Amino acid sequence: MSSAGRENLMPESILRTEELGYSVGDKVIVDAVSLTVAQGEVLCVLGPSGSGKSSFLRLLNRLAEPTSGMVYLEGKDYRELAPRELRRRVGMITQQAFLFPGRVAENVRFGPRQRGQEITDDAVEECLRGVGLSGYGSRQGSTLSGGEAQRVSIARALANEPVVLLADEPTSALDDFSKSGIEALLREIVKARQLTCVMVTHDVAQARRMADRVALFRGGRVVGLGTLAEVLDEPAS
Ligand SMILES: Nc1ncnc2c1ncn2[C@@H]1O[C@H](COP(=O)(O)OP(=O)(O)OP(=O)(O)O)[C@@H](O)[C@H]1O
Repeated sequence: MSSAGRENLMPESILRTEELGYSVGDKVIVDAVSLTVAQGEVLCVLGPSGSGKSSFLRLLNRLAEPTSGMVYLEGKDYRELAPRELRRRVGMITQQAFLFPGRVAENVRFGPRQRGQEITDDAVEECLRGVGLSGYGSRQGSTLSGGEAQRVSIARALANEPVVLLADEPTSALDDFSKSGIEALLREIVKARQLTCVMVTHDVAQARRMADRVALFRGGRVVGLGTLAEVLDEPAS
């Protein structure tokens, strides 16, 4: 097959970084990272504490500003987008859900409302059903368990109809039961909606359950990229 023909069979690359770097003073925190993430793919960013995983993730929606290199979203320099529009397209969930005070439905409505769109009660309920929280719209956010709150934060991100979902250790504050529920939900959502997901974890077992591919970070650099087995140099089973 010609290389052009082969390229046509490749899933579309939605997110691409080119020599992406982040330094503070003399300290290089993210060092010339080049990688692509395809539509429908879960890429786990794995590595020891302090290896630059979260900093890398924060560069992908400009929560931190790159000091070198480029990020392309759907083929375009992401700086061409206003930060608010960028963060709509590149949703993020974090370790702690950080719900806004008030009802669950208000949390789900937040993103669209910022753009002047009021979503209907039915649309809110559909978002909540998608994360396993049917009927939760009128609950106060403060009364939810950690796992439920994390589901609301996922629904809140999805209400913005993102193309990329960033997740920074989204289960590290949860017990094992909630953790496996959130892992399954995230994978299901990414596959069903054909999102592009970059998820930071320091947990190899979680990467094994979640990742299509893994980027192994050390000292701010990618030192391995591929399936987990390839990156860990495991024998083929
Ligand atoms: N704004 C900053 N100024 C100075 N140093 C920073 C800054 N942000 C991050 N660092 C340092 O850069 C390194 C990488 O931090 P980062 O949080 O990205 O690592 P991580 O791999 O996500 O770690 P963990 O798994 O512990 O969350 C750390 O040594 C951190 O202290």
